[in-house]
Amino acid sequence: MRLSGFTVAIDGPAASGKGTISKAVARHFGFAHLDTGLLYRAVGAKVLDGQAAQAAAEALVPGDLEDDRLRSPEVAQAASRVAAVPEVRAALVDFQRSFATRAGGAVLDGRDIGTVICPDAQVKLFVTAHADVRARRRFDELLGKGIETTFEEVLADVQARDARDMGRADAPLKPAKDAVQIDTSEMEIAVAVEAAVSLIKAKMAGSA
Ligand SMILES: Nc1ncnc2c1ncn2[C@@H]1O[C@H](COP(=O)(O)OP(=O)(O)O)[C@@H](O)[C@H]1O
Ligand SMILES: Nc1ccn([C@@H]2O[C@H](COP(=O)(O)OP(=O)(O)O)[C@@H](O)[C@H]2O)c(=O)n1
Repeated sequence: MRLSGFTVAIDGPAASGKGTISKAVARHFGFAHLDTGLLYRAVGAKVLDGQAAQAAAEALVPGDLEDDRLRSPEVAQAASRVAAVPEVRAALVDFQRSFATRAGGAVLDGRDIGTVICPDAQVKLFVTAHADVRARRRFDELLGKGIETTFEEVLADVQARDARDMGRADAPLKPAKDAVQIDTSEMEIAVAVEAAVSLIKAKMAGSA
């Protein structure tokens, strides 16, 4: 089985479940996992602190991804704004591509992994769910973290980011032509993870 350079690309809109599936897949196969949304969130947080977006992206260091604040709705909005800036995206490409090719296999989740960052990934998934289902899940998650918000605010955040992410000129959110789509609207986490694991096993067997 050829694991060196085996890359799994998982894309999808906000709170679709791509991070949950990615973490489970990484655990199952012993792959390294990169949540690429954190890169854009870290740049967004720096812009909220007054820095220029491109300079912040170019100076990003791994420690910047540790900040608890990155999961807040304000930072999510800032992330999707900086994510539309081509110079910001360009500054983050090399790090993501070198992560993707590390020995032992890698799973990356984001918006443009299968289309732009890793067009040759062995496995591509596009995870979706209805916007109101995604907003409900994210709302529950934020409540659990003690972040004060309303369902309506979370739904508006998710819809605004989806529109911005799909509408931008550079690396818009869309399924790669060869991506397998999973709609998790009415799917339990364990079932979604099993679908991803089965697909990856089939691809591994095919490329052994
Ligand atoms: N299939 C599912 N059913 C129910 N809840 C889910 C499912 N997938 C993910 N979740 C929950 O929804 C929230 C968002 O999932 P997450 O994986 O973080 O999404 P994303 O990475 O796409 O933003 C989390 O609280 C997660 O536990
Ligand atoms: N590969 C990626 C990952 C995230 N992003 C941007 O970063 C924002 C935050 O991404 P995220 O994956 O952390 O967001 P959630 O899906 O977890 O809500 C998104 O709304 C996108 O604008 C991107 O443009 N490209």
